[in-house]
Amino acid sequence: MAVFTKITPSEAAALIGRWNAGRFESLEPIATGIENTNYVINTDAGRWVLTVFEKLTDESLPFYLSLMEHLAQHGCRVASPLRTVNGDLFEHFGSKPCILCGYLPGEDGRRVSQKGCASMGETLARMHLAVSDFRLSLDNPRGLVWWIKTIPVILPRIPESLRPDLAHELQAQIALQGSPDWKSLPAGACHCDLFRNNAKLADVGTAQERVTGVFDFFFAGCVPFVYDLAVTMNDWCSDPATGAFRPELTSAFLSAYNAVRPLSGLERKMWRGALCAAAFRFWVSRLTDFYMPREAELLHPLDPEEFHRVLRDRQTCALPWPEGEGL
Ligand SMILES: Nc1ncnc2c1ncn2[C@@H]1O[C@H](COP(=O)(O)OP(=O)(O)OP(=O)(O)O)[C@@H](O)[C@H]1O
Ligand SMILES: N[C@@H](CCO)C(=O)O
Repeated sequence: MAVFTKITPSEAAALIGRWNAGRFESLEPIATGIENTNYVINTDAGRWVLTVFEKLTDESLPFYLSLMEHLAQHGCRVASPLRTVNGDLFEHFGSKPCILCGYLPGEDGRRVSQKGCASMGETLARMHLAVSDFRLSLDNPRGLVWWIKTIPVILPRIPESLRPDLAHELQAQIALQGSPDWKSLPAGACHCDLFRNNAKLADVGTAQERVTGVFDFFFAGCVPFVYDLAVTMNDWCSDPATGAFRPELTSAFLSAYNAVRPLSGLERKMWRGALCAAAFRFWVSRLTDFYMPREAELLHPLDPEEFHRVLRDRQTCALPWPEGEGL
């Protein structure tokens, strides 16, 4: 249960008046989620999601919220904050910032299929194309700089058997991400955490299965597009038991992505490095949350070993094109 901020119906009715979102009817807390408080709000104009930010501040929000709005304005299927009656991207409940987004219909993407992966691949490619004229910038909050700072802190706390793999991949990533090839990759503002539980899908299990929208942009940052693609595919297309890719899912995802935004030769050449970087990011963050938990994560520790398995697979797995092909 993750409703950190309690809002009564009369408080919600007053708050909703800050947007042109219709007359308040009811609110329902959303139990999932560990970072923020979310409520479904029903009004006579429709269904909305109110998010109250528990940690993010007024200063940090404009990048994420402007990115969501920009993507929506460019026709991407994303949750987007409704502007307030004053034209602002966010409001406050007490001292905490909050936003109101349209409610995305459908179910979360826990059940994966070729159709769902193809729809996510197409959606992601459109998002990558749409940010070519997005001007705000933010470094990846869970990238190389964060690994270099965090790994020495967690190293003494994790099982000894994991330390060599962690140290080895950190060195490999320092070399990779310092290389001219990595620095030349096409890059832009990306979601960076587009797991299945951050997307809604409609008509699941039918020929019409499709992504209705993606949300939770609060780990977004500016990264190579191929890294964001790797983050997304490592979750959507893997067998969680082994960490290996499921070939029917990867080929559906990649074909749909390539049909909208064909990967360049350099991106293909860097694909294994991007897959390892993406796996490493979640292995390190889950190790950190597991062995140095903050209060909220104590309730929902995510299994770090899942991404250790994904990383080991990606270091040697077959690629969809000859190794090193590119340029
Ligand atoms: N625009 C939306 N439309 C429909 N449902 C939404 C929307 N935004 C969020 N939700 C629902 O709220 C839940 C929690 O949202 P979200 O993942 O953003 O929370 P969070 O606290 O940031 O969680 P976490 O950090 O654990 O991913 C989602 O699982 C989803 O079911
Ligand atoms: N998607 C992340 C959690 C939220 O960033 C993970 O599965 O580790």
